Amino acid sequence: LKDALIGMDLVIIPAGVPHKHGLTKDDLFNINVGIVKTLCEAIAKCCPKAIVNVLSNPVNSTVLITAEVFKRVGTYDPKRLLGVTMLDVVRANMFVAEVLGVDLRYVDVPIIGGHVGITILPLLSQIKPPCSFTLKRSEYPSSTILTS
Ligand SMILES: NC(=O)C1=CN([C@@H]2O[C@H](COP(=O)(O)OP(=O)(O)OC[C@H]3O[C@@H](n4cnc5c(N)ncnc54)[C@H](O)[C@@H]3O)[C@@H](O)[C@H]2O)C=CC1
Ligand SMILES: O=C([O-])CC(=O)C(=O)O
Repeated sequence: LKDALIGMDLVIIPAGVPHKHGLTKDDLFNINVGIVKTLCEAIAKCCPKAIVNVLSNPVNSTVLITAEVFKRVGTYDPKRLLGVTMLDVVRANMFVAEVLGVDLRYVDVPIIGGHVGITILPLLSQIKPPCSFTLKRSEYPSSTILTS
């Protein structure tokens, strides 16, 4: 690990277990947080100035934990830490484009919250282009965004 990190300007962390392994949300969280924490402790020692890009899920939590690891050792720089959160947005854009029957490229669905089940909050009222759903029509994008 040390050899892989020394001298690096950018570290991308995709290590971890994905959702599909029949694990509970807690399992996913505990395993991935442990992996990311170990990697970040090594980054803090070997390449403390590197930009760190975290993919491991749930990314909204793993990025915060990474920040805490760096704060503890005094290398935290918010400008050098980021996570990839576009996945839920890309999926939501696709589902909504399907329901509206419009070109995916012109749809933007803001998502806030987390990355697991009901913690994912698609802001259907803020969609671009502006649109309105009946309750029934909103069921498909909402439930599909949460479970996909
Ligand atoms: N933020 C995003 O947009 C995305 C995030 N992910 C997340 O990325 C993670 C990996 O997903 P996949 O690539 O589909 O899984 P995968 O099982 O195909 O790959 C995981 C990799 O992590 C490695 N790994 C496991 N434990 C490790 C450790 N302790 N130290 C170093 N490497 C280790 C494995 O050897 C494997 O190469 C998951 O948490 C998944 O949810 C996946 C896709 C998109
Ligand atoms: O876990 C994975 O394979 C990637 C991911 O985050 C998702 O599909 O929601």
